[in-house]
Amino acid sequence: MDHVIAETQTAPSINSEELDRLVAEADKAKLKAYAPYSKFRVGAALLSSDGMIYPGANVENSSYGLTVCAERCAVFHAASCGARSFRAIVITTDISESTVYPCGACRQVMSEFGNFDVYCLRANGQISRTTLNDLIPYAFSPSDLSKGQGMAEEEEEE
Ligand SMILES: O=c1ccn([C@H]2C[C@H](O)[C@@H](CO)O2)c(=O)[nH]1
Ligand SMILES: [Zn+2]
Repeated sequence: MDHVIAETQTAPSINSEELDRLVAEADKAKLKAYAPYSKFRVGAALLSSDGMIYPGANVENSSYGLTVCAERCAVFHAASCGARSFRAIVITTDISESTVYPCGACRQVMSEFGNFDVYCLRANGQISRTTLNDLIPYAFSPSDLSKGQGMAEEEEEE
C-alpha cells in the first residue's frame, strides 16, 4: 500500500491483496472499453461486501450523449446482479500525467449505495485513494425522498 496516496483521513477499506486483484480486474476491463469516438478508455472494478468483483468499462455511442462511463457500468452490473453494499472501486485510465477522478454523474450513482473507497489508478501505477463522501459531499440520497413526503401530503390537503 506504499504506493497509494491517501487523499482522505479514513483508514483503507481493503488490504493490499484485495487492491491488487481490483487493479488487475480494472486493467482487464479497460481493455474491453468501447471508446471509438473519444479513444479515452476507462476500466473499473467494484468490490461488493460479499467479496464479489464487478468490472465495468465505458461504452460510447454514435449518439454521443448516450455514452455510459466505466464506473456506472460497474455499478449497474453489480446492482443488476443483486449487490447492494460495496467496499471499494478501482478506476483506471491510460493517463499517467494526472489523476482522473469519476465524473459528477458517476459520483451520484455510486453514492446511492453509501460511502466506500474510490481508488484512482494512473497508467504509471500511482494510486490515489479517496472516498465518495469526499468526492460528493451533500449528495442527493435515498433518505432525501422521504423528507419530501410530508410536503406532498400537505399539497394534497389544499
Ligand atoms: O470518469 C470517467 C470519465 C469519463 N469516462 C468516459 C466517458 C467517455 O466514454 C470517455 C470520454 O469522456 O471517458 C469514464 O468512463 N469515466
Ligand atoms: Zn462518469
